[in-house]
Amino acid sequence: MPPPLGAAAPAPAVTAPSFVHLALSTRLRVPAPRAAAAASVPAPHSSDAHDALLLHRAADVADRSAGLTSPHPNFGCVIARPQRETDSADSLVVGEGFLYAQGTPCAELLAAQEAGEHARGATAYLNLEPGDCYGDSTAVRSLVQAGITRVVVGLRHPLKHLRGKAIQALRSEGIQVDVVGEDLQNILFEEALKSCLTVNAPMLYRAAFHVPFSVLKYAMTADGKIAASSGHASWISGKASRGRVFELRGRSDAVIVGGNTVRFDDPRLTARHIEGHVPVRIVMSQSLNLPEEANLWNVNDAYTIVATQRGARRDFQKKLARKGVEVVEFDMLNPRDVMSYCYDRGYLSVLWECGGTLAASAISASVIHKVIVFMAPKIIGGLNAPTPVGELGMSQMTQAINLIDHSYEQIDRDMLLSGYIQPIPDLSPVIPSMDEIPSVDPEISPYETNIISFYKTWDTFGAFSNFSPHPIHMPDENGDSFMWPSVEHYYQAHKFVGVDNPQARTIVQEIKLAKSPEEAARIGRTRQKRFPELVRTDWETTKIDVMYRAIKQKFSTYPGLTNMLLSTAGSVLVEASPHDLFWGGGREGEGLNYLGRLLMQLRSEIMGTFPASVKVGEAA
Ligand SMILES: Nc1c(N[C@@H]2O[C@H](COP(=O)(O)O)[C@@H](O)[C@H]2O)[nH]c(=O)[nH]c1=O
Repeated sequence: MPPPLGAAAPAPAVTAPSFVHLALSTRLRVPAPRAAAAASVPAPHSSDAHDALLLHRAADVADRSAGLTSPHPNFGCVIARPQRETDSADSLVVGEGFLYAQGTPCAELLAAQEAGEHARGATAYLNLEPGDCYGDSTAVRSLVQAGITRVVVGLRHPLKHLRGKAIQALRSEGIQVDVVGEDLQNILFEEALKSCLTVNAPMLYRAAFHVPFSVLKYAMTADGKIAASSGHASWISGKASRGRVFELRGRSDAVIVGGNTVRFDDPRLTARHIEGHVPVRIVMSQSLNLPEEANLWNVNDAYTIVATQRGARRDFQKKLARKGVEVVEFDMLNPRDVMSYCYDRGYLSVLWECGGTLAASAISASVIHKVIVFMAPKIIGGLNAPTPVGELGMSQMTQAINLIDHSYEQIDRDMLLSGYIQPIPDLSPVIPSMDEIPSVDPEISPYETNIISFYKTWDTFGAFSNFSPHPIHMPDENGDSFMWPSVEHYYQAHKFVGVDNPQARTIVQEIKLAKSPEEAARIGRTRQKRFPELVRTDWETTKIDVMYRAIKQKFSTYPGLTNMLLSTAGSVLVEASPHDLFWGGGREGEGLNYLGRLLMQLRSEIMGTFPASVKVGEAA
């Protein structure tokens, strides 16, 4: 159960960056605006009950995209007619929608389209404040044009640069906006609020603690073992439980295991579903004492990263790199630094499927937020059989970590226990922005930087990402034109455009129809890997021009983006791309950052300070 409305979440054990502590300490000082004493809370009345039920439904609708595409803020919108006393809330729903993925139509637009004329005078229920940004306002505009007269919002947007903007825009259009905990305060909304928090827990944790939302998952026998003493472990949990694990992986940006798991299980760690999001697989191994051959080294299944100690087995590192495995060295390999690295790469949620030693280390480093246990009705025994969590240094049972908001669910013969080690941070009170901090705590001086890095499309400058939802109208090779859903669609397809081969043309069509930039990227990358002969022979020399053509069209189509680009004048733009160091800058700056360069060239051209003729790279 998240902390009671308005109460400050207990200061997280995680050593979050100071300004987050500040936020929490600020919250501790600020009288809890929402923890109104029960006595003064108005008695619930039927419309509250309807509102709460429909808001809960919006959170459920938001969850429908999970696993289909890369984890992103989950938005759900339910439009319902004002109910009469007699009607049931559900019977009045006239439209629903959820955000499938970054770069696809927003939930509010989809719900308004489904509701049509019935939306006039109706109420829209949103689990999360609309995420309109980069200068366009599709979500707000859709609700206004549909004739919505009231909006109920579960959570204000947790990201500082978005919080409150859409609510203000709706209210300025004369729409009544009721926010849970502010305008709607009664016990009925507690459950609905919890579902709004849960469906976006990853983003809330990431925004609050600057590490991805981490879930520790393990399967154990009734006598608490995760394998026989021989290390043999398949299978402890049943087929249905393992199906839930594949779903969990589909919701995660990355799955992490330790060296032991690789040596003993040789896992694949894939989500096993045909469509949908494929998480990156991360192996943490100090010694790099890993097998030459392993399922994880087959990067056609999924991307693999090996995190190791600086200098470990350099010859083996090279062998892995030749297989396409990315090796990242850390000065001191530990869960917190690896999570901070994953944060920098834009990861929202991470699933730890590691053994007991690494699990204990991650819990001690306070990077685990939630625990999911599959317990099977089996006894395996074994004095040395491995257990789920190694040494935590606790000698008294009273020191045990009590899971918060724990729940049980039976899955065939197994029992699923899940619970939080740290409550979901309810970020409604404002996290001080960088410019507010000095007035709140003069000790903290916002870092001076002129590097603007971007990765996920909902970050402040996320609109610079090729995944941002900005369709571009481009002429194609035979003079016709086509509306590409995103720059990424256009770029990936052009690996195969112009190749005189029916299979290449099919791939171009597949990418044109991909439902999200992430899917377009996955199709483009996997086809390029599997059928290199279908890629145009001059791709390596023309890809920069292809990209430049696309981003020029994008920025000239959307003036809000050009203004945003010009606002960065003087700053270096870096794309913190996790997958390739050609377009991205990489964590240590080892990447070529061509996307950042092209954006800076475009900015200069627009500002008239850069002759359009000079090619990227020559001027650098
Ligand atoms: N044995 C066991 C689990 N083992 C975990 O799953 C990994 C194997 O993943 P994959 O190769 O993709 O099937 C293995 O390395 C370990 O992390 N998980 C479970 O849910 N239930 C089980 O009974």
